[in-house]
Amino acid sequence: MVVATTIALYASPPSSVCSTPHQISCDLDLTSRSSSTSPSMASSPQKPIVGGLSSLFSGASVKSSASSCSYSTGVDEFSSVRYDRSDDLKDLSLSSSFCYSPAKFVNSSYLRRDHQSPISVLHGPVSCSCSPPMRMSRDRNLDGSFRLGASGLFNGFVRKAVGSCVDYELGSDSVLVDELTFPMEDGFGVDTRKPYARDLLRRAQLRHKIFKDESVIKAFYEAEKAHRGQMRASGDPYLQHCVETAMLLANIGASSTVVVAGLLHDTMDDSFMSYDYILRNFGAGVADLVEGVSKLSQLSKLARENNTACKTVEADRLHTMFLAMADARAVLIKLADRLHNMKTLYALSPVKQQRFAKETLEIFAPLANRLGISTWKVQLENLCFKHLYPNQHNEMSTMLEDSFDEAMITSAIEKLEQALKKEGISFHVLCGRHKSLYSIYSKMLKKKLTVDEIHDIHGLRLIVDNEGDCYKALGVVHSLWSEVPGKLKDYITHPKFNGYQSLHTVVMDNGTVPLEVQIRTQEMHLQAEFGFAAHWRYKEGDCKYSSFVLQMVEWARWVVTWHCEAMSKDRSSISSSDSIKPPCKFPSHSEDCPASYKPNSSQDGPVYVIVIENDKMSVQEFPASSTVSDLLSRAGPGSSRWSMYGIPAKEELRPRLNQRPVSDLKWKLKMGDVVELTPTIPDESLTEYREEIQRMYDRGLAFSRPGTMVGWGS
Ligand SMILES: Nc1nc2c(ncn2[C@@H]2O[C@H](COP(=O)(O)OP(=O)(O)OP(=O)(O)O)[C@@H](O)[C@H]2O)c(=O)[nH]1
Ligand SMILES: Nc1ncnc2c1ncn2[C@@H]1O[C@H](COP(=O)(O)OP(=O)(O)OP(=O)(O)O)[C@@H](O)[C@H]1O
Repeated sequence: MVVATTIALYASPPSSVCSTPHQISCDLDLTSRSSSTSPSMASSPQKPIVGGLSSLFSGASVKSSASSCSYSTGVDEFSSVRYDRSDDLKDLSLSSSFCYSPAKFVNSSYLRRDHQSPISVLHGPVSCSCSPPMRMSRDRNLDGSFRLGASGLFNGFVRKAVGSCVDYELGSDSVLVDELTFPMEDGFGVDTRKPYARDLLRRAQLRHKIFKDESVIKAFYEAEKAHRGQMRASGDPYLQHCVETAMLLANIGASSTVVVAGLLHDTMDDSFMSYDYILRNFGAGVADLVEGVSKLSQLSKLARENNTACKTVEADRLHTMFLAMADARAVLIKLADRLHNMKTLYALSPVKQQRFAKETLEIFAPLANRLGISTWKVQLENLCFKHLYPNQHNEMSTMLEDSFDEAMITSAIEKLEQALKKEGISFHVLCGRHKSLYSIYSKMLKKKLTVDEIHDIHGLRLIVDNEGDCYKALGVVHSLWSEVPGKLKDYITHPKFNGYQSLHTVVMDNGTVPLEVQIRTQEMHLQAEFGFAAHWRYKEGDCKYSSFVLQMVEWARWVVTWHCEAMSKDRSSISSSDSIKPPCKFPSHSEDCPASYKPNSSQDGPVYVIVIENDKMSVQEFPASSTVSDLLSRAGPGSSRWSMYGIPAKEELRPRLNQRPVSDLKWKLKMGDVVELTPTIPDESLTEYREEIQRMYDRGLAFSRPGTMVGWGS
């Protein structure tokens, strides 16, 4: 039997995006549970939580560790990027984005700065290690750090079928400087007088081999041309944002099509470049993606300006709509774009900072969660937390800075691995994480706990072959560390209502630091990640999702997963005895596949439409096959389209669909359509028009019935 360890490879921490490479981290999480062993689970809030923390903090926090801030910036590969590095460091140390991993250009620490490998798109410890079927080899670097075991459960099961669908090769994406061959003086027409462009490309190529792909280099040059002369609010050349966005995508292993679209993502909105131009030069795949991102950006702007997502129900519809209306990969690009914007938010006015942070917390962090990209979710949440609740953020940072102990996590992994080996218990994945700052904060508020009562700040997850091994491994865990009484939960014998199965225990490391250990089989893990007990649903709480939403999220995760390189890792090591296989061969699902939803092809799913009227935007749900006429007839007395005098005003309004007048009211509504109810009078804003109508009524009624204010009682 092969005993192996896979250490989760995480996406880079905040700072890595710009210059500092990734850090690889082991995402351990010790979940401290409520004392009850009842199956009711906590769920983290989706909405920002406001509240004082002081009362929640009690003196002693978990053991501090000198290594908690062992991240070091070192030479900044992107020194031209100006952003608050110290904040990033803080965020970094306080998030779960440390990964123990491979990395080739590293010093002797397992915390590396310059890891170039893409990270599993399936986030954190969970994702990273979710690759099943394969026997994982535990590899260490010469320096003693852990090497990416390559697989997570899902990873493996997808990899099996991914074949040549993924156009990016893992493991070879870090390249030596002298290998670089980028044609700066070729026919692409880049302005070689711009040394920053040359530097940007070189740095990107140093980090990811994908930036040496012909199509990616071509896209880089096109982006350079398109944004030449444009500057960001930070004073940086605009191109830098495009490259950072593309690098984030490369980090999670996106294919070259996605990276190319990432480089061009702003060209349609902010430059001369048209859809047709992109189509001609890069093909329909890229052009559609860029157009999809552009549409998402417009909707996001609308929602932000109208504060639409502050209502939970509308936020929910927006999440769903975003995933359903565009190719899920466009959402991925939009998320990368937003993550970089959040990292450079300091350059905007305080009002804008707040608006962006609020929208990010309401819309984009949940989207990252739904897509299973935990590393982005964590970074987005922590950045929002810092901007929206600076006092609480500082308080938490100060309190927890010394509490995150990655060294403790690695040594716990080693200890457990050795003990399992000794007992002859094979396993597929052994990984760990520490809980993010925002997740701890949310949990404290939600469950009214002090920081001392959070027992899952450090956590391990072990994935074994079968149920019997789960219990055997639990015995091993309890023989290594002392068990915290009342914290053992057997969700295998007593699954949760949603089907979630796992063994949970909390033990004390060195007698002082609580460590949560979760033990499950591969099948249980897939259920916990992708099934009804999926982590995103658990975190979103008690929402009642229609099967449409669930299938749609499944589909989006599926698409994103398949298009990310993580799955192509170590293809050669795929074992023929893989026990978990993808339901169908990518890219199509079979008829009866549970994940067979395809955006816009569903006949029975609802349609979410943006309706703008009276300067207000709402996200409304309509049954499939509804028409513009259905939308109009939904209005009735009480609707804003009726004047306060009870006179229907809607006849005066003419609907516009996606900025074009609607001539046929039987036109079917589609997911993500924007319907404006605009006045027919040209050259008048809606507000002015309404005021005019109002004045007209006021005058008319006042003349006819002097002294009487209709509609105002009496
Ligand atoms: N995917 C998934 N994970 C779950 C679910 N329920 C629990 N978990 C995981 O298990 C951890 C601990 O769950 P429990 O042992 O039930 O703990 P609790 O009593 O709800 O609360 P805490 O101890 O405060 O976390 C959570 O932090 C999750 O990581 C679920 O339904 N789905
Ligand atoms: N003990 C653990 N070991 C490894 N990974 C874990 C562990 N517990 C949770 N995770 C993973 O860590 C990521 C972040 O989870 P997070 O800490 O925000 O929430 P949670 O611990 O799962 O739930 P809650 O906050 O309700 O306790 C998720 O991908 C989750 O699956």
